[in-house]
Amino acid sequence: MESTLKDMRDGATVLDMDPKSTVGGGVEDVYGEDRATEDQILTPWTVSIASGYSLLRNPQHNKGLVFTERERDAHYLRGLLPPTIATQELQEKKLMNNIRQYQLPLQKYMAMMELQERNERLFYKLLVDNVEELLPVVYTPTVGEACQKYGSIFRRPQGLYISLKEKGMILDVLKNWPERNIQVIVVTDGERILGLGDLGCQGMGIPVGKLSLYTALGGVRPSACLPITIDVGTNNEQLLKDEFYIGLRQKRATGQEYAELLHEFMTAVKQNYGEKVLIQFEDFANHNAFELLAKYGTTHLVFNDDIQGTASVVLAGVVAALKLIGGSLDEHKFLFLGAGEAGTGIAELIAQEMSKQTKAPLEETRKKIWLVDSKGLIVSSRKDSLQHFKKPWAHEHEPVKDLLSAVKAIKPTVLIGSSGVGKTFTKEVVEAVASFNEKPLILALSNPTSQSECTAEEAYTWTKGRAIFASGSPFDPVEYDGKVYVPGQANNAYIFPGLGLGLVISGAIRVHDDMLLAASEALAGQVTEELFHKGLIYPPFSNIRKISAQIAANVAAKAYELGVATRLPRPANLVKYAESCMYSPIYRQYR
Ligand SMILES: NC(=O)C1=CN([C@@H]2O[C@H](COP(=O)(O)OP(=O)(O)OC[C@H]3O[C@@H](n4cnc5c(N)ncnc54)[C@H](OP(=O)(O)O)[C@@H]3O)[C@@H](O)[C@H]2O)C=CC1
Ligand SMILES: CC(=O)C(=O)O
Ligand SMILES: [Mg+2]
Repeated sequence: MESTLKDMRDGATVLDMDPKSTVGGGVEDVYGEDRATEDQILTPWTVSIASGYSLLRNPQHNKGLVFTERERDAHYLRGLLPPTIATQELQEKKLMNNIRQYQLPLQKYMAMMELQERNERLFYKLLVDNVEELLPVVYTPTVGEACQKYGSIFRRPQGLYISLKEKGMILDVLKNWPERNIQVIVVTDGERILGLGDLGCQGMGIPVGKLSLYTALGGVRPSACLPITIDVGTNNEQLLKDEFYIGLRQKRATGQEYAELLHEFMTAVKQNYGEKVLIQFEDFANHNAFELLAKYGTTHLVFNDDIQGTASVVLAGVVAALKLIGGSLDEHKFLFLGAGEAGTGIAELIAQEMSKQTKAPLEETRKKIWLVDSKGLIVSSRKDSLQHFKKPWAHEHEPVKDLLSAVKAIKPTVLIGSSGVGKTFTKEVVEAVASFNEKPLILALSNPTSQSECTAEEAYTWTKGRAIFASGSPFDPVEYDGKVYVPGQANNAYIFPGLGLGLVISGAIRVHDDMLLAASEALAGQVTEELFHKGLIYPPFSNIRKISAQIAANVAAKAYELGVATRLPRPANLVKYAESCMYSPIYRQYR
């Protein structure tokens, strides 16, 4: 009895009772309610079967007009619904018709969020069946605009908000979340939301969006997903002045105050959900991101999507592209614009893969990769003043101030944009790359679309149709000189849902770089001859659940190989097992 009480949600108000006492009211007074005297405070905790009106208002169980006659009788729904009985397919058709009528992407986003809050399975059915059409709505680019305007469009809260006000009680805050069996947390502190900068508390749109992809693309149950925003303030003056801003109105906490809050959070998560809960760090600024990953990588199941997921997806694209541009990985020369989380994360994984393939030391393979930051090319003379994550890339070279000069000096075969600054791949830059490559590989990774280093049309036009191009946010196919070019989408959304699924199904307790390579290899392996023929280096998102199962299987296999998997015995066929674990949005029958 005592231990049950100690486990209760409201630990501070638990009544201290003699465990052997038989006195007390109720059949099993686990919550101590019947023993409480009037001055004792307790949690009004109820567990009930949803029926009638509350069933219709419960997004997890609501089926709207699809409730059958029998279900309407059994669950007190008679009269609460009009007489017709619909199918989920008809509901889907109606909603897609409605969504397509909205002119503005933000209206579509709001319609999707409203659906998620009203009928969760229908939301996921739409997303799974129409992934290519709806990905840009619930994810980049529209989610970026949604975060910028989050305060104005805010209706119902989604996810969990942990601010400096909750310091000292984060464990209690986690217990306020209605679900107990959490498998994946995506957490942001809102400081680097896509390429849009510090959006403070309004960054919540990102964990919410990423986790809806965990379910739709990776098949992790929605109830096992928990979006979290940590609000330590914002340095965004515009938001601080915005009357509709939803976060703390103060400058960002830094240093010890920041570290303590994060540490309390990380400890509380492990205490509450155990060590097999995956914590995905998302859109933190790089001055915290690398440190958090290093600090918690050895004690928690953590993964930084911007550093590691992006690296895995770009490596897959590059490896696949070799079929089109020729040569082996180590025969190429890479130049990045942007040497932050994405840039250095990708660079490191490419160097690791090169080293693996050629047996050359990592220090050697890194020399094939060059990065430009806001101060110019990263070279050895700058080493002392560089942030630690840039130091491995400070090669011997004279200083070079700008990208165009760096392109001319380095002569890269692959140009990668990870700067968060739009329009930086100018005509001169792209033409210069095209002047010494028959088929230049150009990846403009920055999100959302407004921050893309160049557009698909620019890439194809300026290279006279020779570029192999992919971007972080989607672009429509481009017609150039009578031919249609289909750009790819190089986005970590290909990787994190499958990677997460693989970690969850194997019960992994740590993320290892080899798992990122395994995920990358699985993705690259999904590009068919037919796709190569169209100049594509990524498979279509319409196949993503199949792709995620392959990624999950490869990641899980690596987890078993490395001895960090706890789900034993290892399933014989990991692809089949991954598929069998995936959430389906089809309605369930009710008793
Ligand atoms: N497609 C995808 O899947 C992903 C895309 N991204 C996108 O990548 C972008 C960068 O993200 P992230 O790496 O996390 O950000 P960071 O802030 O960590 O890094 C940005 C880097 O770009 C450099 N930079 C900024 N402005 C310029 C400029 N005008 N010229 C040259 N360099 C510049 C910065 O230089 P300095 O260090 O000198 O300040 C820094 O090195 C974002 O737009 C994000 O949306 C991120 C993750 C995944
Ligand atoms: C895609 C992504 O994670 C980003 O742009 O930050
Ligand atoms: Mg991100």
